[in-house]
Amino acid sequence: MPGQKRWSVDRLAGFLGPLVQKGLRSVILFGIPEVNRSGKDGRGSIADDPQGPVIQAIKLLRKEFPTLYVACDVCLCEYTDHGHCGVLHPDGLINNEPSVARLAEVAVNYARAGAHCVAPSDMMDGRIKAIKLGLIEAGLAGKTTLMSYSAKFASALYGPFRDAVDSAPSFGDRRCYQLPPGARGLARRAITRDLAEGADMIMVKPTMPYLDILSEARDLAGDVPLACYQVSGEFAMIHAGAKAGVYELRRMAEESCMSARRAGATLILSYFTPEFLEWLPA
Ligand SMILES: NCc1[nH]cc(CCC(=O)O)c1CC(=O)O
Ligand SMILES: [Zn+2]
Ligand SMILES: [Zn+2]
Repeated sequence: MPGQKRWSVDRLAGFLGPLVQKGLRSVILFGIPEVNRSGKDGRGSIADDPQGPVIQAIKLLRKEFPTLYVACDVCLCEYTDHGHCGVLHPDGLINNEPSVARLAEVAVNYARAGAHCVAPSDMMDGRIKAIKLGLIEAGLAGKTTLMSYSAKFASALYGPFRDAVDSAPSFGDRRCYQLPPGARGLARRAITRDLAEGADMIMVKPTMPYLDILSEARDLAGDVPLACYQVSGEFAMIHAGAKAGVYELRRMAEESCMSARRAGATLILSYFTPEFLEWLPA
């Protein structure tokens, strides 16, 4: 991940300050707990630790940068000892009910700490409804955006991210809960379901190999904003191609994001954001 770093909470403002000066308006947080696997457990208890990196970072950013929109990825895989995105049955299969309950708890705690947006990336069935109800009960549904990673595919392109956050599953893989790359119908159903469950924004992930899905999502979503995530492997690939002399980095980065806009994305999550703040006229 060329140029990418993990930031501790005490250095976050120093990193983001210059970017906010250049026009950065929103961020999404991913937590990496400061413990080895022994601090992790079966239900990801440390995901919403009040002293943990996510809750601490939300509070700091809200205070330091009053105009910055703060979104949080919501998942358990960075915090569970088994590295899966939900709570498991003894035989290793996902146990949906406690998974969804736990994810909702985490999302509500991020919202309570001040997150403007909570974005579940786990892909458990029914979590959008559970989070929405949790936000309503906490009196936060009116001020917290619920952005669903709706069409998230079991892609080969997440490798650099999993290395960076140490969240690779200790056994098995994520194909039981992420969508098979060929599953157009399942993607449509997941998007329709998440909209019905109360998603305020939906997402397609990864981006470049899934522009057809993005375009279909545009139609399914109607007036709901549509995000896409240019993931770690896409970023690494674009950099590798530039390094190999295939194209100029800036042109390819711009072309990749332009194509996502053309396909219908309202919003793009990209590791190129600091570069774009340099490249694009204010
Ligand atoms: N559920 C965790 C999560 N949230 C975002 C990414 C991928 C991000 C990237 O590759 O940039 C992943 C990894 C995964 O599903 O294995
Ligand atoms: Zn996960
Ligand atoms: Zn399964």
